[in-house]
Amino acid sequence: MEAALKTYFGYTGFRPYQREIIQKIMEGRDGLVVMATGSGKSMCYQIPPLVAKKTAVVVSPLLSLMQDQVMSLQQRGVKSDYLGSTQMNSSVASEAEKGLYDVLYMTPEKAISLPSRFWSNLQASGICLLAIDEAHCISEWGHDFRPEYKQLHSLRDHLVGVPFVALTATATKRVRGDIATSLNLSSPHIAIGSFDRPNLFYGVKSMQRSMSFISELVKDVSDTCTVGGSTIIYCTTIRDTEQVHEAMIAAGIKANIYHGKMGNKAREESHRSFVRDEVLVMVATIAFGMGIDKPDIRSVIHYGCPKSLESYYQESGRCGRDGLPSVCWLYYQRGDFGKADFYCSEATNATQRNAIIDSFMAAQKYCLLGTCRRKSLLQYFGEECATDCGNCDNCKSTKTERDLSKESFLLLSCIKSCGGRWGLNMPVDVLRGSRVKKLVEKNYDKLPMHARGKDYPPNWWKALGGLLIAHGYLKETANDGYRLVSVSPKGAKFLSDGGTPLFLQPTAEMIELEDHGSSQHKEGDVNPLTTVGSEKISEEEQKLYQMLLNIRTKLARDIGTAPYAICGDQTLRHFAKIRPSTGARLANIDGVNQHFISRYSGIFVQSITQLSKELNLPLDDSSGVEEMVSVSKPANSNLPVKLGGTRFTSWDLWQNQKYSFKKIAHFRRAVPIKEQTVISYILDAARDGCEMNWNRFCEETGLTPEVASQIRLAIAKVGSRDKLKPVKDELPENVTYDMIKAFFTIDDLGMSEKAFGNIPTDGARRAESPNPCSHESEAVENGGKGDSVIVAGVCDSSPTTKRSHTDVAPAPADEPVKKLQKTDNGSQGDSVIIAGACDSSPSKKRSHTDVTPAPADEPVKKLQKTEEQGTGSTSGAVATEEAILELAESRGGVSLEDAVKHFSGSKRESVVALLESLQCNFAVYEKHGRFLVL
Ligand SMILES: Nc1ncnc2c1ncn2[C@@H]1O[C@H](COP(=O)(O)OP(=O)(O)OP(=O)(O)O)[C@@H](O)[C@H]1O
Repeated sequence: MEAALKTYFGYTGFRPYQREIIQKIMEGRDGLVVMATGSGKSMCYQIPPLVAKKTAVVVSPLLSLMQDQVMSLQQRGVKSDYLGSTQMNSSVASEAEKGLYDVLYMTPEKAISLPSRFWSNLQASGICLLAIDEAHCISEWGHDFRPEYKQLHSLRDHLVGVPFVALTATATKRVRGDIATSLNLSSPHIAIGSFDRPNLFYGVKSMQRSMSFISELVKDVSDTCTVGGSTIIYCTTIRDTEQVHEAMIAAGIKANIYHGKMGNKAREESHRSFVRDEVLVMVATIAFGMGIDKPDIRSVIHYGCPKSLESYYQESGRCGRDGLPSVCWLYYQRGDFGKADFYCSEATNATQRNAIIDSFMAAQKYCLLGTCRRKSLLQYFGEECATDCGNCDNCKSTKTERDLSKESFLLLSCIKSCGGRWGLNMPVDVLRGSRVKKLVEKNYDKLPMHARGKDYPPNWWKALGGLLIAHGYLKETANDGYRLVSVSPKGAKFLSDGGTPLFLQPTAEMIELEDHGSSQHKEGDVNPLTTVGSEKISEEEQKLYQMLLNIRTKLARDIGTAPYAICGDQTLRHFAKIRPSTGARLANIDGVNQHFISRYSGIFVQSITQLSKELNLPLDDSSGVEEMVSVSKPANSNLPVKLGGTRFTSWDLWQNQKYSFKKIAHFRRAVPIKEQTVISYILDAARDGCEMNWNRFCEETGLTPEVASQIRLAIAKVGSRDKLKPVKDELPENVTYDMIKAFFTIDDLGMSEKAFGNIPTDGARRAESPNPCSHESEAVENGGKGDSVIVAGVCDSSPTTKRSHTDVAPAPADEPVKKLQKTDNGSQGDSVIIAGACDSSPSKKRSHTDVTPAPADEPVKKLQKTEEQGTGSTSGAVATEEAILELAESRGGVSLEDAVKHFSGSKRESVVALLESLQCNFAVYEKHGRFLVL
């Protein structure tokens, strides 16, 4: 599974839930998957066909969505197409029947109208699953009810024994029940992930629909465009859509329009050019909604209150699907709240009407909220969240007033000097030191306050202007449709008093802009380079990133695809930060897949080399790796997406450099981190499959066999180990949390007996352990004084893959049991235990292009005894690609140093070159300093 993930998608690790869901599908089990937009649901049905080499049929509600997905998959070398009314190629159906596609999309209408012959032929050719995407369309309580979805259960008769998997991002409990019943899901595996999208900023503002407000909107959007970010503006009516669109065009912004009254062709073209970055702004009604698969949308603006919180979540969720910081603003007018009747006209019965009114009221409540918006959104979907998010307008606004007299004085005097004949834009331009033509013509560049306000971005000054209006220091008047701002008598008095202290409560927007420094921030900053994490990329690197974006756009145009289908923004940011000088180095970067390497690596490596030279940036900046990993992680993310840079570094320092916890805590840090944090990082690494010297670890944490046995007893007493505290409370003071955490990890990885010996255990309890992946290990002889080294495989049911508490599905009785086998490496060397990574284990030799999985019912995996004497029994062994592959395979991965040591008959450079060549050919990939076989 991991091999397919890297080969086709370029990713080295699954996101939470993905692995478990895929595993269950492969076992033939029905499924219900409710996970946030952008969390990676598609991957759950795209991987099984690549592993099983059978077709996955995906029912999807929108042709445009299917076309996008097909385009992306084709760019990744996955055979994919769709069946629907706009499919012009008549051979797709017949090819599909023959099982020639990995992933075949179809509309629900098509699915229920295909003849039974089609399905029986496809079943004979091989079909591994039927996925029902956007499954909430099945329910009348969902926000996008589609009657055809209700008929999909009829496919059950044609596809006996084929797992049905329903996927959606938005389903309340009621909707989930409807989906399971309607599709006759049989004992489905239910996975419910968090609805949280930590990289999204949520904000709400009240507005008055007016040309002046639209002008402000235009300015904000144009700022976003200058930094290359895409924006969707959702309007509630076609009239609004047209008005906003016209304003954008009039301001010279390339914007598309999309609504239900446009013809199919015009809509398709509008969608196509937006997806391909030919235009960066889409002004649309919600007809342009569900399933927009563009990962790099930086801003979604709702111009008007949405009809429900479900649709708001879904539409705003189009934003930042690549995990980069992005913003969602909702502008509402109180008048919007009277629109319930308008939405109710869609209802055909009382149930639907009630559902619509309920949903609309929830959306209104969201608009008027004074508390954390994310918390309220999550609560609406049944998810409790203990703390405020810190990443919404309400969380960002502080309740403390501040002395803003200096800034207010500057703005008021500037407005006064400009004669009160302008809105806020002109005086703000003066403060910011602009030299636009109009400003210079008026000689405003000669004013003493010209360029005195550079410390704050334009929108900060505008927000202060709004504040001064609200407090009566400025007054706003309408003149010929223009808003003019002038100093009021109260403001004039303040000026004449010489700016006496003026304490005001800064707005959320001002605080947001201050938090992000003085760069070109704007309302709800949507510039991925200036939002969270931007500090980590230097100015020169930003330039390089921008150049790489342009190269990607050009490439995409040349080959007629969307830029994101070539590779994601995040991947380009990694390129700009690391600046790989060879194809092999580039291949290691997350998001680079085999297709990309074979087609584009040359162009990118060449461009990176040349541009880096021009920008005076060194190549192969390994220090960029750690930083990029943290940059790439969403702010406040609590999802263990994959082992991050700091975790990896901590583990590496501990395991390989033999640093103490204390030394690691201080390593290259002005302010040290806590030792407990270091320990947690190392334990995370162990869970992620990193090699661990448990003997040393237990010694350093003080986790003796006696303590382990005390912990066991405490767990038995508490009856569960879901929480640390109750277990801790049962233990003597000297047993620390670190010891308990270490114990849990060791136990979860099935290493207890190795680490603690045959301590008294209640075997019965262990058999009842909720961990479905039980590891049985045999004693390992630790010959001589060497350390025991255990390489723990990443188990499919690893505890890092958190199960939803609502997942009531039992683990199958025949879950594979992993055995550890004794290995003996002589008297001086280390004992080595290599536990197979459940699926990806190279326990049997496979060709690197063969991504066929181990069968679901794979028997107990045994580990072969490895014989090594001292530091290299194969002294004099000569490195070849095959020999390296064999070595890496037999060890479940090998570091460069180990390979060099092993092949002592070859020069280090030859081993390096061979490894690079293997990487380039995707025979191996590097993860955490180890080369793993694909
Ligand atoms: N394991 C992974 N590692 C890194 N990126 C991933 C992984 N899985 C998915 N992604 C990326 O995350 C993005 C969102 O994935 P995907 O389109 O599957 O989300 P989704 O849950 O189907 O969203 P939606 O409900 O909005 O359709 C894509 O760009 C995808 O390539």
